[in-house]
Amino acid sequence: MGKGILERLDEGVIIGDGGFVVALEKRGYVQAGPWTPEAVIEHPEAVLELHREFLRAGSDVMQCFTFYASEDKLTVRGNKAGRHGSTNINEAACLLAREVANEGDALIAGGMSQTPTYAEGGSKEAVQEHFQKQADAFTKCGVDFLICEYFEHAEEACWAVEICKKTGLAVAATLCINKEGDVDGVPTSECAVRLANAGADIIGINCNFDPDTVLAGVREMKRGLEEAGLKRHLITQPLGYRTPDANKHGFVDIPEFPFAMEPRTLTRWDCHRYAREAYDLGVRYIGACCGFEPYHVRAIAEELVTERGGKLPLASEKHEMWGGGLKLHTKPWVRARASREYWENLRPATGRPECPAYSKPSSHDITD
Ligand SMILES: N[C@@H](CCSCCCCC(=O)O)C(=O)O
Ligand SMILES: [Zn+2]
Repeated sequence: MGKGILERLDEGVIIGDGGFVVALEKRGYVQAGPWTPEAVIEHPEAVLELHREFLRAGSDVMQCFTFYASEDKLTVRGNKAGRHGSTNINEAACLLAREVANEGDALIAGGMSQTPTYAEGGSKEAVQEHFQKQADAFTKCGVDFLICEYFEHAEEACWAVEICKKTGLAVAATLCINKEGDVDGVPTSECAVRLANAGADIIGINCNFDPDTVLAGVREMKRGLEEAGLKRHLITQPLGYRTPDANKHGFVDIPEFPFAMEPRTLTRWDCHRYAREAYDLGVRYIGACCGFEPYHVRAIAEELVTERGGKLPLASEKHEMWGGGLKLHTKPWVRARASREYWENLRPATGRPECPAYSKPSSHDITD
């Protein structure tokens, strides 16, 4: 039996994988809007390929593609994904993740997220019934640990953590909030304490915000945990887009979401900085979410190569550190760019002189 997630985190740094729904939507296997993971049944080869690309890029965890795979989410507003059944989707996702994890030394995590039942004011019992159904599938499939991710209400996340804790597996919990707090006004530092008290072993933030914003939020979580005398591992899985203009709902409120986010895409060099700042903050589960592609995750692995025992990921075979491969280019001025100094200090233009640097995010309050 290999080392579990908590043992690996005690010993060093874990690199997460990236955002599946956005990456597979771009490839034509996920519908933007519902963002449900029926591709695990309808296009398993596409899911396997993306898992493989993240494994090659250095991911130590294959998140089972079970995001938004609660029965209510799969059927809400006439979503046809429900015809496959929540259990079938969750179990199929676990098998695909395990197949690829076994091609390396990766762990697999069963994931669950916020539900329409909670958004519509459902009872704790009704909401936890959905979480239980997913947890049962993960237990049956023998996942290595569980991730409760993308919650904007700390209360619902705690309900998910409570269900997951009963499996006996390690539980990670990430809210999609910034340093201001959750959507009910619970301070971010307090959210972390509540998640810890609900049983979460690994606590942090995923999605909705860029690395700088996520790190500022996790800094608040770290402060809250320390003041409460609670020792927990920290996790960050930010967006692969820059969102300094986002307000409390993050990229969902930005007018460019979801089909014109490209100008905000992080460079691989932004990811070097993110990885280093996360590591220096004490984060040991350094992952990624929507907008992160495998080459971004490779940059995290390359930045932390020393901390990870000097081993580069397979995908670095064709990518010398800091663009060293450009030394083979035909043009001398391109060869001159084969350096850390050049890429670390470049301020890339967007090529869109008519476009603003910031948008005017909408500010709604309800999710239904
Ligand atoms: N682990 C998941 C995280 C997805 S976060 C998705 C945000 C969707 C926002 C929305 O509902 O519009 C993944 O890899 O896709
Ligand atoms: Zn995301």
